Amino acid sequence: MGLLTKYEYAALAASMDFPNAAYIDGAYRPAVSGATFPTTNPATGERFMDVAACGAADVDFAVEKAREAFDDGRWSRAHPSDRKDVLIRFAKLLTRNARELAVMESLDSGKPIYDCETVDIPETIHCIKWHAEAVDKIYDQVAPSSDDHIAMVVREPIGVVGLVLPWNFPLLMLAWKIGPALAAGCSVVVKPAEETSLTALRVAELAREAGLPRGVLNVVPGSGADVGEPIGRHMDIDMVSFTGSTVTGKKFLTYAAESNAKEVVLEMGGKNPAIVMDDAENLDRVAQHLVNGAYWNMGENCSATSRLIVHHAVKDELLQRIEHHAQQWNVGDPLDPETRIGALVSPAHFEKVSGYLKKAEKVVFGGSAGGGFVAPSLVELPDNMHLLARDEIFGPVLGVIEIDNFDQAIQVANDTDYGLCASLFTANAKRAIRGARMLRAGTVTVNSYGEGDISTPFGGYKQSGFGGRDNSLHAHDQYTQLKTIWIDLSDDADEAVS
Ligand SMILES: NC(=O)C1=CN([C@@H]2O[C@H](COP(=O)(O)OP(=O)(O)OC[C@H]3O[C@@H](n4cnc5c(N)ncnc54)[C@H](O)[C@@H]3O)[C@@H](O)[C@H]2O)C=CC1
Ligand code: BAL
Repeated sequence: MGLLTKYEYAALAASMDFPNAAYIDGAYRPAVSGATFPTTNPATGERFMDVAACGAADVDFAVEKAREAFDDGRWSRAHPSDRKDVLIRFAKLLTRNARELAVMESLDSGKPIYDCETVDIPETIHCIKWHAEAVDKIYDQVAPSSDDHIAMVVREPIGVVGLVLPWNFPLLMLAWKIGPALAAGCSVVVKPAEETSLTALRVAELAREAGLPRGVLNVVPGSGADVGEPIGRHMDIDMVSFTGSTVTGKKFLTYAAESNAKEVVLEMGGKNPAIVMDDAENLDRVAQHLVNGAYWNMGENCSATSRLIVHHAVKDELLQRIEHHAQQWNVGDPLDPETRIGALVSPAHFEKVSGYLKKAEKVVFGGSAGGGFVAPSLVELPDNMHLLARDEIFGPVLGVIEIDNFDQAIQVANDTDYGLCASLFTANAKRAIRGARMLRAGTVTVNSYGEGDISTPFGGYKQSGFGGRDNSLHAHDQYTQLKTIWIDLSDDADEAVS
């Protein structure tokens, strides 16, 4: 499907209906309190929708319905092939509605329509399909035992799951979580970020249309305090999977400890290094990887490259090439398909990112472009202790730290509270392999930037992650639990039975 012109996208946006209520037990419903909150287009500041501001009573209702669905087995005990069929139909409906979802996502989040059309929505669909296709090919195990026993190790869906989502990839993060959770047979209560509720609400309706039984996928919009915390503290939620900041993620450990010791999986922040050694080949290609790593999705990406750790011998040439490529990334109207850098998600986030840029001593290029937009920016840092080398900025800001040798590069790269992703550019195979082993990060890329794909686990070391991984079959571990079943097969047992 080709892209439209910016005028066609604008016309489509103007003609669209947006969901504005919670989706619980197969129907849209206003908040129990009747309250709403405004949702605005971050590129224009225009308020285009008021969405249900849910609270603890709505969470209770959603959990009650999710529990009912889980316990009566309408989904949790459906044959895996039947779950697969429904989820494949769901993926087809997402495909049929891809353009509408792309426009909604772009309007709500400030993301470039180009990214929504070519990455966010296609990857969302692929993710749902991948987990659907996997689920009827996963076998349980029989443990080694004597002839007198059989010991089976079986996977069961964990139960009612709370999914608390960020605003940077509203639909894709939803898919990363509901893909494996629904495939496994769980019932879910989703809390989208308050900045970006729309696509999750629409997708819940599409899942129902695909045949997902009511009560299995519920979406409860609202604030972190009013909806996120009640999910974290709910006594009848078995597990929470969260993506967002490290500060908020840690709160879910407290909530779990102070409620029902629910399982908690956290995918949190990053301060991801890219090391470029003096033997790196093709600096122009390296620069393109770095531009992509640092500036894609406006740097609003937990896996964004935010620290460039570069050998002094190649620094000047590399920075020139980065600037050249960064200049190709147009900043502007997210609905213009030529745009590569849209608006930051909210005025508050724009202020945060601009505030960091003001604290940089040497801005090589870029800076705030005003009106919620920040241009691709590169700042030179005196060392790795500088505030801009420590904090997750979550904007299009790449900090540069110069180093003199490989051991120093690895030491600086690992000197962070985070451990999500890291990249290493070198032509020396020994260095590449040693470096990949020494870097303390969940995903390491060599001579490239990326976070892998649906087939590889994604998650962090240290304060970037806790409790499990998204993506790949390992994601199913989050949403299932193991049961051991021992059966006595001995003659004595036969006699006892007969
Ligand atoms: N790892 C990642 O992918 C993300 C990281 N961030 C980082 O976090 C910073 C702040 O962004 P926020 O949107 O405020 O992130 P956040 O971590 O506070 O929000 C993520 C989700 O948690 C919910 N939440 C917030 N406070 C909560 C609470 N007390 N209890 C339960 N749920 C709560 C939010 O409503 C949202 O759905 C960003 O500047 C960025 O550095 C933000 C979004 C995604
Ligand atoms: N990069 C996908 C995960 C995240 O940013 O939260």
